[in-house]
Amino acid sequence: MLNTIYRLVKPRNFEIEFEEIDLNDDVVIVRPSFLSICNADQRYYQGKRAPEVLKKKLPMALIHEAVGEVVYDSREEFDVGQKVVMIPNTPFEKDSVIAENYLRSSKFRASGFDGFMQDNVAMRRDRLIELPDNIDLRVGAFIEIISVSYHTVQRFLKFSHRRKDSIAIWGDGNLAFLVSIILKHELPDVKLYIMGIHDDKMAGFVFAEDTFHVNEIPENMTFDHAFECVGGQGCEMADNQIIDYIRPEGSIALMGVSENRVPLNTRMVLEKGLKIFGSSRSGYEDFKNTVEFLSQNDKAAQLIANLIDSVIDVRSVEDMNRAFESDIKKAGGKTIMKWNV
Ligand SMILES: NC(=O)C1=CN([C@@H]2O[C@H](COP(=O)(O)OP(=O)(O)OC[C@H]3O[C@@H](n4cnc5c(N)ncnc54)[C@H](OP(=O)(O)O)[C@@H]3O)[C@@H](O)[C@H]2O)C=CC1
Ligand SMILES: O=C(CO)[C@H](O)[C@H](O)COP(=O)(O)O
Ligand SMILES: [Zn+2]
Repeated sequence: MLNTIYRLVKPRNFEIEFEEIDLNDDVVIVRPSFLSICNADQRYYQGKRAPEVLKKKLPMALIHEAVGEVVYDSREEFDVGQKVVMIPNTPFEKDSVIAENYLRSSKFRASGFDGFMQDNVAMRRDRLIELPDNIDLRVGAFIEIISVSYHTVQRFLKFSHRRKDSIAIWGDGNLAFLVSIILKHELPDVKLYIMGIHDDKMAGFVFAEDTFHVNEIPENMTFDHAFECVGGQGCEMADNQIIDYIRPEGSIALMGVSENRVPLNTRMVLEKGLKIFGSSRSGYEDFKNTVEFLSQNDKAAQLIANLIDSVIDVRSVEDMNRAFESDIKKAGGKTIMKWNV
């Protein structure tokens, strides 16, 4: 079967390429329906990664957040027409201790190999999860970032000490919002404090105890644990503010991606006995639990749907560029591509 792939060949330039899919392989073919743009895609699209990284990774199809419909299964285990979410992390070994998304041998779509900007995607059957009918496919499109938030909260629950009266979240964007919703679900009595820079975005965190502009955090502010959901240039300020304000022995989840090394006040990390842990991507179990969470928690799913900024009809390469350019200009939220190519 001849497949069409839309690869980024250089910043802001997609090119159409054709590749054969062997239908005799053990493969499930999925036709993407809704795709969602992540900041990681934008770093490739805008050429914000280091030149040597771009040279190594491009040409590559972008997008690691997507849902679709099964069009063919060599073993006929999935029904044709079945709606599925596609898992971008692809492990090649099992480890009884290390999660699949941290194994150095795993590959990740739209980072290590082609992402979902294709007419059809040849998927390994263990990288698909069936979607119940009650999940809005526009929200389904960004299950990946929800599952990353879910994964981090589970790691936090495992690593952190038992006093969890208050948690601060740095960042007022998509990731911060999703982490907050899952934290509130897991710890209904927790007081959540949002530390951001956009008042209009922070107003959307209706379940938070309070929100603060990062330049106006009260001196006596303190909390048990914290999550950093900022990334980029803001990381340094955010991480060091967290270290300043957090109570001793608290846990800090680092989630934002920075292109540069971030200098940290390690003296205070030592003095306070802090536990800093990184969290990146997610695996099969996180996706499965996230699908169940969305399907069983209507209110949370509705709040999450508020993150949808726009749904752009994509029928051509020009539309793909239009979607990425519109995503750059958005005030906040997620840009979804309705895949009609
Ligand atoms: N660990 C993982 O697996 C994942 C990591 N990420 C990463 O997480 C980061 C956040 O992603 P996402 O939420 O989608 O991005 P957003 O752009 O939606 O959110 C980040 C928000 O933080 C604001 N901000 C900037 N500086 C600060 C600061 N010093 N303190 C508090 N808030 C600040 C930004 O404002 P402004 O836009 O004005 O700068 C923006 O509103 C990115 O680096 C992304 O790549 C995303 C998905 C998964
Ligand atoms: O978005 C993400 C996961 O959802 C991560 O930011 C992404 O995996 C980082 O990948 P890369 O190294 O290619 O920037
Ligand atoms: Zn992502």
